[in-house]
Amino acid sequence: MAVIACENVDVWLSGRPILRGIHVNVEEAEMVGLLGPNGAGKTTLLRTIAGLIRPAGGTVRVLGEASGWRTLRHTALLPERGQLPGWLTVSEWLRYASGLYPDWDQASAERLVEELKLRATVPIARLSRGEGVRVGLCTCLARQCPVVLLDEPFTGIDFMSRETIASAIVQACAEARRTVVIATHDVREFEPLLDRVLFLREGVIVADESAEEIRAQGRSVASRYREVFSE
Ligand SMILES: Nc1ncnc2c1ncn2[C@@H]1O[C@H](COP(=O)(O)OP(=O)(O)OP(=O)(O)O)[C@@H](O)[C@H]1O
Repeated sequence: MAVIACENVDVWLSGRPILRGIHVNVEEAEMVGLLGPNGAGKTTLLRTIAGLIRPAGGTVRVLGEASGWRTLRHTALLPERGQLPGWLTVSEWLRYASGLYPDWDQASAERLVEELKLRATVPIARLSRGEGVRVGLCTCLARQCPVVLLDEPFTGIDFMSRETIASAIVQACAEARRTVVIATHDVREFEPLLDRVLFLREGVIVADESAEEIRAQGRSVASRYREVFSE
């Protein structure tokens, strides 16, 4: 059984079609990149998989269950624009989150605080944008849920820290055989991590390819991206 199964999914927002005929299965432990230009529908697809948007047509299943509030227990979503309570310090927030999520793993949370170099005593409102993204990432990865959806995890992250963050994602997900979908514009940085790439244009998946096969042809995901979107 696919961990994520989208069948012929259509999504309309404000009377406009945003996703059309999305058909995709993601298997256990796959790390999938969701790539496409601004406005292609990446965030909308992640939110639909997470059960936050109800499709106008087709079905989305997570571990066999129709996505919705019930499947939230299986899914950690790093939103593109997170809204964490700015008046709490990072450690206060993480303590609060530990009570919020039954699948919270305190040992992982503590390891991630170190790895992601979080400043535990600083109020969230005083963090930089990149630091805020790291707190969101820590919150997602400290949960032991089988599905992780990351929307632009490198937003505001400086060049040197990207490697640290990518390795935290791999460490938290690979061993536990979690299924990960990452919407990103940072194709080059994620390229070595990805098993598969979905190219999304104007709400349609225009190519669904194995990253290994792309590499076996002597090409990179970044060069394939240029090919697909210049066609
Ligand atoms: N709530 C909404 N109501 C109406 N239209 C929306 C809404 N949210 C998103 N859209 C539209 O849906 C389209 C896809 O947006 P989405 O944010 O999913 O794209 P994206 O690929 O994630 O873009 P980016 O790379 O810029 O983050 C855009 O045209 C956007 O304007």
